[in-house]
Amino acid sequence: MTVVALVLAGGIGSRMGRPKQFLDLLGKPVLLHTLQAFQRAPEVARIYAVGDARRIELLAEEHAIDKYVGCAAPGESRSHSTRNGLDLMRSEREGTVALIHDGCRCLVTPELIGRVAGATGDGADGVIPALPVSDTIKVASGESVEKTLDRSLLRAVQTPQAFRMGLLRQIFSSSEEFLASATDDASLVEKSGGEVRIVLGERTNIKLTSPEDLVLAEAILLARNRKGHHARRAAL
Ligand SMILES: Nc1ccn([C@@H]2O[C@H](COP(=O)(O)OP(=O)(O)OP(=O)(O)O)[C@@H](O)[C@H]2O)c(=O)n1
Ligand SMILES: C[C@](O)(CO)[C@H](O)COP(=O)(O)O
Repeated sequence: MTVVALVLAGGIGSRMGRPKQFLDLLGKPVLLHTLQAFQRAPEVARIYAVGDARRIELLAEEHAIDKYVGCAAPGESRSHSTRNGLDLMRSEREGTVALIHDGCRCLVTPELIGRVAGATGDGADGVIPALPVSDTIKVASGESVEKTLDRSLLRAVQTPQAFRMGLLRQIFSSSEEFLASATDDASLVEKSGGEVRIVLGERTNIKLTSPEDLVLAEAILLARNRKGHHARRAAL
């Protein structure tokens, strides 16, 4: 089974107050952290991206991301960017598995990428990482609470999300309106009647959305670096 990655980095970062894909995170652009995780994941054969082609190509070249193939232009919404990415991936076979990932989930690990890729052979139409939610979630109408949802049924969904190229091509040829209705790729598969399976996500696989997330991401990376440092010393 061939597995390829599609990294979406074409957003404008309105909640962050600036585009976030090239912000510095502990000395490296956010997107480089992401690309390096896919470069290190042995399951991934090729990496495609969506975003600023010139800057992403340079990043890949300067940092030996040799799985990098090319970059498509951003679309109006996340789903439109996915569609543009799929157009670029036209030489991939129908049976190839595409891992679609938010470029701004830059703390994704090769282990999580492997877990998602590894679950794709089990017969479902899609595989997504997710976590049980730890807050109580309520449905609100303005400032009034309408109801409280049963938390045991809820999952917070992450990326990468895995699907076969053939299915993605079918679904992403749907109307503009249908594409615009989704905040992730799996929901389009669900709405089309497909079965989507869940594997365990990672608490540290956060999405950089607002400025506070940068502080959290930096703390996670520092903790990882410290752990790596101790492991290297122990191995001596
Ligand atoms: N038209 C878009 C919108 C989003 N994305 C990408 O999809 C991921 C998740 O989107 P989000 O966190 O919403 O990023 P932004 O769209 O940049 O942020 P905002 O919604 O706050 O404007 C990001 O890596 C973003 O770059 C994209 O490629 N094309
Ligand atoms: C795809 C996603 O990261 C899953 O949690 C999320 O839906 C992206 O949402 P956003 O509105 O583009 O931030």
